[in-house]
Amino acid sequence: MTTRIVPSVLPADFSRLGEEVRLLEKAGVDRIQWDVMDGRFVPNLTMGPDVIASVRPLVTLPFEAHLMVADPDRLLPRWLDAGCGMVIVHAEAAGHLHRTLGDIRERGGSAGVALNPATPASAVEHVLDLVDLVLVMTVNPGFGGQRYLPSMAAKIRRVRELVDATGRDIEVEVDGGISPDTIGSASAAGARTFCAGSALFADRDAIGERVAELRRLAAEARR
Ligand SMILES: O=C(CO)[C@@H](O)[C@H](O)COP(=O)(O)O
Ligand SMILES: [Co+2]
Repeated sequence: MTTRIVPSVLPADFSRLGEEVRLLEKAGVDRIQWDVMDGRFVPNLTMGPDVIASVRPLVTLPFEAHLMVADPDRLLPRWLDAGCGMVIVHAEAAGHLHRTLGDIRERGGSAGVALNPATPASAVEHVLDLVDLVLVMTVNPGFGGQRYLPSMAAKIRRVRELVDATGRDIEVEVDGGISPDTIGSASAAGARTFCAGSALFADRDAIGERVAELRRLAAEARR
């Protein structure tokens, strides 16, 4: 199982988004996460599919859309058309999670399901056959730069058990407050994909070094 470092673009300079995604690609990240917020599911607003599509030709890195929206079925094809090979929907938002995940796959995408801190691991139990990734939120969604919730370790462990029992290589991703101080705990609990925003953008001149450091710390902490 590969360690993947996936930057969130939230702390990027949106007036120079093209340069920012190129910088991330040069830094050796594995994928880019687009944090899509609609002002309803979370109290914040970010980007739509046209913004993502505008930078898609500039890099070859895979994109994932982390949809923090109240109605993930609306616009679903648009995220795929914008070049997000992976679309992640929140279990709390999808009225018919099973159908939505199947829909993403039928349209040729990879499907992910995200869990808010208050949502139990069991919420993904009956949809695992339809997912390629489970994202455990380690902060309450809506903003970058929040503090990692160490109490999520038990849920990461449970998701890891559920995923391993399928025998499939479903990614277990964590998102929120990931830094050199916290990545070891998430890795020891069973996460292998790490979304990080503020920790990577803290020093724009050293993103590559920070990516390598996170990768090393995650590997060292593996069970
Ligand atoms: O989805 C979210 C927040 O809602 C995340 O992707 C964060 O934006 C990651 O940023 P840091 O917590 O690493 O600053
Ligand atoms: Co996110």
